[in-house]
Amino acid sequence: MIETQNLTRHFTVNKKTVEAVRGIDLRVEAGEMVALLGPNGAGKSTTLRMLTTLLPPTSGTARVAGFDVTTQDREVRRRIGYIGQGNGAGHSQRGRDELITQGRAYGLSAAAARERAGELIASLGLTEVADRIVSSLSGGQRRRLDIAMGLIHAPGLLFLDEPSTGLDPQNRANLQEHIRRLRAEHGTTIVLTTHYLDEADHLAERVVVIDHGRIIADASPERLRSEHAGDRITLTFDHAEEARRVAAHPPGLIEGARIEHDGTRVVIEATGGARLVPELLRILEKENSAVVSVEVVRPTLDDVFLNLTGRSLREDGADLPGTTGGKDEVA
Ligand SMILES: Nc1ncnc2c1ncn2[C@@H]1O[C@H](COP(=O)(O)OP(=O)(O)OP(=O)(O)O)[C@@H](O)[C@H]1O
Repeated sequence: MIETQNLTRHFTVNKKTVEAVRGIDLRVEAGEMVALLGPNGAGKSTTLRMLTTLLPPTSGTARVAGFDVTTQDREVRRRIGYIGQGNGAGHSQRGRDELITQGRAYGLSAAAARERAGELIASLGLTEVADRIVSSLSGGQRRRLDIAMGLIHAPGLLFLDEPSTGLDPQNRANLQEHIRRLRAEHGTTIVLTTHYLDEADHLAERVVVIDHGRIIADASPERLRSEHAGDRITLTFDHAEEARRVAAHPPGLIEGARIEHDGTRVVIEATGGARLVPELLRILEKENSAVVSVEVVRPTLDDVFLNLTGRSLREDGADLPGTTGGKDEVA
């Protein structure tokens, strides 16, 4: 569905070259749901804009839906949907009419366009405002209308640039549900950019981590976690002496793991560590080291990013799961 080779884009700003995208090789098969994850300025939007023909590459090639983005841009555009970061909807029409017009422009019958517009309005929480003039909508409402515009013709390949930014948690959940349904019902191939860790984790089956214009990892969230970050196992003992002994002479099973000891607790960080816990407890029991409690924390994609780059995605302004208040729409 998508195949890029050494895709590169430079910008010149004040006579200096900004290497926004530095040789991306990406292959996306039909039906995949892929998230491009990276901090602000990593090159995600620039990549998406090249794939959607909005920006010519400086060098390298990209084929999208079977056509070259540079020489066959019209063919590409006919086959894709794109929801960018800006507002696409016109301002002097009513939201519902905008949607219907857009649907008709993509070849839907009037009845089908009306029905589809109604469906999207309901599922994106726009029922109460759909018949108002677009310019009177709040930023978040307009964002949801933009998303509906991009979805109206149920394209086979859909690109979404930071789709959740500006949405409150409820509408973000609705949007994610909508994206999942599109995929389940129509087999839509979906490529989205995000800097929300939870979005990449819960929505995408494949996460392409981008940093400084390059792909630095590309796998399922589960595999990224197991390859690039360890599970954190905290064992609590009755006595500090036991914890010290276990930390000093850990069972062979956890050899190579990072082990720290603090009071009555031993913290072990090990790849695939959760699976070791039952055997670990059996060994410790045999050694008469009584474990009082066990806690296992799976790594997040932020831990993965941290291990890959030495930096946290959160430092770059990404939101923590559940702490999305800062960017949400104010009703
Ligand atoms: N039109 C442009 N002119 C000059 N520089 C640009 C332009 N567009 C992007 N850049 C620069 O290219 C780099 C990559 O930007 P891009 O928008 O692709 O990042 P991003 O990963 O999408 O970030 P964000 O999450 O903030 O949208 C940044 O340094 C940005 O400042």
